Amino acid sequence: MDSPSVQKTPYLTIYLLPAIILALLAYKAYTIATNPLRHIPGPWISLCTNLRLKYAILTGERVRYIHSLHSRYGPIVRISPSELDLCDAAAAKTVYKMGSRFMKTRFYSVFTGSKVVNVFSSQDAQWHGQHRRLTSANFSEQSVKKMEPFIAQNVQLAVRRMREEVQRLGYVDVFKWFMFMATDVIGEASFGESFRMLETGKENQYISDLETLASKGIYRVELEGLVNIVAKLPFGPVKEILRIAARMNAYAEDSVQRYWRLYSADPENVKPTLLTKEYAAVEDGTLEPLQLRRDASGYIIAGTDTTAVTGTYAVWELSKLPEVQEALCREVADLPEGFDDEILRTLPLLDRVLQETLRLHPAVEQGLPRAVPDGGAEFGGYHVPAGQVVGIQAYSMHRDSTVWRDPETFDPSRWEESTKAMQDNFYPFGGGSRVCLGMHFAKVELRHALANFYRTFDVGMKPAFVQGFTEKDMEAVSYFLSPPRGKRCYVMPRKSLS
Ligand code: HEM
Repeated sequence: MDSPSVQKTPYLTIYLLPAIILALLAYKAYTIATNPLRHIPGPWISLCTNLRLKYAILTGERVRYIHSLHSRYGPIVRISPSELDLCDAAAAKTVYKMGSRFMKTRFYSVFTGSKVVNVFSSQDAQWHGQHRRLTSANFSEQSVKKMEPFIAQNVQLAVRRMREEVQRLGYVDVFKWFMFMATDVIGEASFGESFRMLETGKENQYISDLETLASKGIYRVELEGLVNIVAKLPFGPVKEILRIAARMNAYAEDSVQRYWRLYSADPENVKPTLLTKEYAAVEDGTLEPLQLRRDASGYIIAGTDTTAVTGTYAVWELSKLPEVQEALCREVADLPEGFDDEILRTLPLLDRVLQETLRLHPAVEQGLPRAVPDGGAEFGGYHVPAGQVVGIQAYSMHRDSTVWRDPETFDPSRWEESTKAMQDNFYPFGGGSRVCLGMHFAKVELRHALANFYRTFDVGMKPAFVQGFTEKDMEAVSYFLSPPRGKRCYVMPRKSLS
């Protein structure tokens, strides 16, 4: 005769397990049938699960996947059971306008991986408003003007190093040198001292640590549960990340202390930085020193790859358009010695090249996620309840063929007549109260970079398909930021240099 415990197992497998599975299926069917986004166009899978979207995100294909959904379903598309992507100027205005009630989501704090919020990650409108007032004074045109001399010096050093590389190898990796340039500039602008990567030609420990941390951001967001479990283990990758974070804090602390001594000794004549006003706020006790360090690290993350990626794609696109490149070389050749940004910003072709690069290759291609506020919102006749997430990806807005003729073509001449529709569909720097703080700073740096580059390489550049480098290396991958897949960009002079 069977013992009672032996009888229990078939009972479990025959009745209980199927009952649990049925209950789970019924619950899933119920959530699908009552999902408030069920009437919105989108693939059926996006109603059942976010796994398809997650897969696209983890493989760097998020923006291209969503763009394909827009082509199929139209401007308003459901991308997961609780998230929409919108490709529509009116919707973009509603979400990203000044005073918008659509707040940043938890994505930002998980992505940055710190419990201490900064101006980029804050989800609290009041805190953000106050802190942004303090920080934005450092980014005004007047403040950036004071930093222009060291921006120009770093740019000139970068271009000299590129010329040396061309003389040595016959080609140059512009992505590498623009990365070093942007990092040195932002180091000096944040800590009062360059990271000296242009001088040494190598990444320093702080930057390689920062890149390791930043590259994990999207995994923290998409695999949060798993990451939290692994973090509890006494060994493994998360422990290494904690060691990196401790090393970076110590570095930031040293750099801040160094600047502090100079600031305290002579506050009126100390070198201006993007944090000068914050040092004053720490001095008078209205800001925690930790907050200042977090902002400094935030600027380095926000201001390095973004600027380098934009400069790289400008050179890459021009390397395939000899006539436009020649015209730009002529435009910058006539600049007076010691030119500054006041002159650079009057150069029409330089401006159009920059605009067109920001259109076709925005450094942040993906949607900037925001939570729908209390009371919900209407988009294209659909009601979207509070708490759902919406985003508008620059990649798709910048390729809308009803606004941009021949949108996949790099064509600076389209900016000769900039229409209202073009302005309304242009979001390379986000918008409203969360618009990029460093927009003006980045443009000054990029104008100097391109002017110096084409004054030095005045014979023009062409792609250099060497060392296995191909067009594929230049396809963007999107992990919030969108650098070229190969993390390299080789170009070479069209003729020998004079
Ligand atoms: C071409 C270069 C750049 C591009 C394309 C770019 C793009 C962006 C975008 C799209 C956002 C909005 C993010 C969001 O709403 O989720 C943003 C925000 C921000 N950017 Fe930039 N950025 C660039 C350069 C810089 C530089 C050089 C700095 C600092 C020196 C900087 C600092 C910031 C900060 C602090 C924010 C957060 C602002 C806030 O939430 O109030 N950026 N940037």
